[in-house]
Amino acid sequence: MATRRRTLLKVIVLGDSGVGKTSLMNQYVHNKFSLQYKATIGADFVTKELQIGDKLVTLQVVVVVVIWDTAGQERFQSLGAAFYRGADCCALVYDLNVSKSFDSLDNWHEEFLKQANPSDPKTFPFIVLGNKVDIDGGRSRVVSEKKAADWCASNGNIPYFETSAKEDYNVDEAFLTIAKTALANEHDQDIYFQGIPEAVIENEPRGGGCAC
Ligand SMILES: Nc1nc2c(ncn2[C@@H]2O[C@H](COP(=O)(O)OP(=O)(O)OP(=O)(O)O)[C@@H](O)[C@H]2O)c(=O)[nH]1
Ligand SMILES: [Mg+2]
Repeated sequence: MATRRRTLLKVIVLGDSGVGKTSLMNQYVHNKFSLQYKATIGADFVTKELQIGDKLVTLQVVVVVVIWDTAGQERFQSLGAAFYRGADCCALVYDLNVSKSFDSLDNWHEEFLKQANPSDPKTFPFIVLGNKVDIDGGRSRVVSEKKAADWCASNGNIPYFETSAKEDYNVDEAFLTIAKTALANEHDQDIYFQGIPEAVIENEPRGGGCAC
């Protein structure tokens, strides 16, 4: 059986509960959207193959669950720092109709860096997605594009996209930027991808989810 050498890129998707992380992932990979809300338990992950220039890459998108503590504060479930390490890019998602989800970006940003502990936190690539831009044709948005862009600019010029998982708006564009950013940052995956060193993957992509 022929094997093809591919580059494996790991992307962690974070953000408050209900902002649309799983929906964005499903829209991108499966071209599917459901209005039914089913909270992620543990983590969702999928992989998608794409060609970037002369490189065939496998983008592994991992959506990490959050849990609510008694004070209604979101925090990481303790999946263990090893789970985040080796990430090549982190996508922070908020719902641009929910102010609190935008305010949480600081926490997610900080928590990711704490958990993933990248070799250079100042240059680690993030991307921000303001999701659900479709709702009420944008009339119910509470976070302006400028406010979001300012946050991104003051946190190291993070690329920013406004998306709709529902209407498949800007989803491909956002994930392509994620993949390109991850590819540019691809570094120590041999060390951190336990069991999948340098991504020698047979045949077609795998996908799936886990409740780990
Ligand atoms: N109108 C609209 N609804 C969306 C969009 N994206 C997600 N939703 C809805 O928002 C709800 C939550 O979406 P999820 O993708 O499950 O959110 P999540 O961030 O994965 O949530 P957790 O797993 O709890 O962290 C679901 O009812 C989705 O149908 C969008 O772009 N537009
Ligand atoms: Mg989810």
